[in-house]
Amino acid sequence: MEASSSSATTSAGAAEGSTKKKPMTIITIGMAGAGKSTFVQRINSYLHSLDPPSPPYILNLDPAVTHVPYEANIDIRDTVDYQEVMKQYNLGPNGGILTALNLFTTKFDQVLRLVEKRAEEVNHVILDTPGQIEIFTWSASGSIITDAIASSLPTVVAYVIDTPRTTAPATFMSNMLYACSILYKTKLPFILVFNKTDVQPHDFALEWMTDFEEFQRALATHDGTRDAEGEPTYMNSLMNSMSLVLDEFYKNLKAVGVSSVTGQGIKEFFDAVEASREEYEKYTPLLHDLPRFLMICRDYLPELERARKAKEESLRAVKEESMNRVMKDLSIDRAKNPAFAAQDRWDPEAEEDEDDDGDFNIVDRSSEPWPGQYVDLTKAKRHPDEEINWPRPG
Ligand SMILES: Nc1nc2c(ncn2[C@@H]2O[C@H](COP(=O)(O)OP(=O)(O)OP(=O)(O)O)[C@@H](O)[C@H]2O)c(=O)[nH]1
Repeated sequence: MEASSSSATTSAGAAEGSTKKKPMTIITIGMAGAGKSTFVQRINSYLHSLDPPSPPYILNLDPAVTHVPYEANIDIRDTVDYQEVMKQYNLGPNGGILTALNLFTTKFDQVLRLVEKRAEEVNHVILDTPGQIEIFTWSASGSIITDAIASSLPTVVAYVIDTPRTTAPATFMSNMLYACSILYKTKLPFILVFNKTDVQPHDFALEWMTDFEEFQRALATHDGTRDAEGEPTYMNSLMNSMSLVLDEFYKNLKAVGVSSVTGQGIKEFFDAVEASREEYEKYTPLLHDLPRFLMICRDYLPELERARKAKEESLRAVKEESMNRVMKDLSIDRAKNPAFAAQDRWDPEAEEDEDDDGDFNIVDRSSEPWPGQYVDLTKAKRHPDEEINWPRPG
């Protein structure tokens, strides 16, 4: 495991010299209630507080959230009404969120264009993902969004963990296995963000990640890990073996402890983000720094060109496959509700006209006076027409 070090690049991504770095994209993922939205707001306010301020470009991808404590530049709720999707497709809440995300993803090329247009002005692009983690991590839409953004900009996954709820060895292990599966699925630089350290410091987690025997000791002394005869239970043995496997995984990770409420550890988080940029650039020079690379190695031009084409081709194939899965999901939803599907037909001519007019369905709120503005959490109010208290129950 790489502990986040303060010796890492301290800049939060400000432009250096005349050539501006590409903005770093931070995809925040985490279990419901881990504190993703609060964390996004905290890093937003940190970036605003820099001298000079460096406001990020924020995308909210949670269609079901009632209030977010920041002003998103692009908000999925401006494009898709998830409650209407539930009604029209006769779906439950999770199906509604997934279908809303699928619909939004069919327009993600527009989102990407808007993000790329702003790449010269911003140093960070931040994605806040749906509360139900699997809707993003295991859906075709989540893969399309992640692959599309990561093939355009340097990207890091910030996996937000509810530290006070992770102190039991079995819960800790489950959380790490989940993080591990996301790391291997996305293949992107990855930061474990132990959140809520104002309530529970994360030292125990760092200790368990660096000292395998310490984790085994905690496991042995925890309730429920011995049977009536005092022998280790099956679960205990399984977790012992798993922790050996995870040891390798920890070596590829950066871990930081933060409090999204007090702001503690946020600077260390951005140090880890900058280190992730280096990691990303090191592993993807062909795709992301092709012109410079070509100047250095002109002799290898045909070979590099072939590699670039192969990379583009494999990316295109992945996107196509993912898009087919999205369309399949949508056609199942339509089959469930033929009456609505009959009204909801694609009109190629209308689509062409739309493109000709450059009439985007995705709304960029940046034309509004204070995009990405800092909203003081303590002032977050209940919306007048809302029946749920903010923040909504996890
Ligand atoms: N004490 C403390 N509470 C926190 C911290 N971060 C978030 N919370 C609280 O944790 C709860 C959940 O936070 P959210 O930001 O809504 O979490 P989320 O992961 O976006 O939730 P979903 O949208 O349901 O997935 C809220 O009550 C927050 O105030 C923190 O660092 N410290």
